[in-house]
Amino acid sequence: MRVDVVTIFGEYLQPLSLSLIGRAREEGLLDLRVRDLREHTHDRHRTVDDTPYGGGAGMLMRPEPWGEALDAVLADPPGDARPEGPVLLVPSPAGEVFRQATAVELAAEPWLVFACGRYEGIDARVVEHYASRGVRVREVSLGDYVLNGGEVAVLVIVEAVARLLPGVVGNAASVEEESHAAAHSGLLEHPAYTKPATWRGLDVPAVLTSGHHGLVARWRRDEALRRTARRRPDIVAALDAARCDAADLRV
Ligand SMILES: NC(=O)c1ccno1
Repeated sequence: MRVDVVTIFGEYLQPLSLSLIGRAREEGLLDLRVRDLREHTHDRHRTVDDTPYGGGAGMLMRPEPWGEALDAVLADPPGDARPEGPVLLVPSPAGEVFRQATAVELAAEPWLVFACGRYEGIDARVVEHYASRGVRVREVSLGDYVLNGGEVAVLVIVEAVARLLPGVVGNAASVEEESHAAAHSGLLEHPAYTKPATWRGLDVPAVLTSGHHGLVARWRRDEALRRTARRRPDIVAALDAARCDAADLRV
């Protein structure tokens, strides 16, 4: 997978050189390229922002540098790029919420491009322009809160996506057993335990040391349902709704 990130703060992305993602880059599973937006400015101060039309607090990122920067990225596709080009992801608190299902969807793409806004964001015409050119543009949000820019969201999204690529996580099966995995209906993961069997007077649940795989599986499923119902009733409600829809289809 090729990932291009356009930003004015490339150093924010240094954590993507560490651990599993760093190793994936060394092994050629992930080709991450960080590009400096300021290289596409032409004034002495390398200006990337200006005041918003209509007034309002803060500054907006100007469209011209973004147009030059994204044109340069799009003119340099990877060999396995799809005919429709990359998915252009713009982190924004006003975007669609990024979920595990989004990560799974994006992990199937050969090429992702991130546009990292700063200040009060990017002139809206940048998204409008590339969408009108047929680029698959998606504004994505990590959640209902505001960051100072898109770079932190890129760290999260790249890690969530790249870890799903074959060969990145040592034990591929473990990805299937995690919270929000489709294989477990998107439930939260059950509690997990390792040695010692007793720690500060707390015992590992006896079923987990029983050697009875069927009982262990049942306990884990029950605990996942219990934890999900307690912490994320919205996930349970969505599952119930999906089952109702499916039942309606079977009538
Ligand atoms: N909530 C977010 O993902 C976000 C991105 C930029 N600012 O906030």
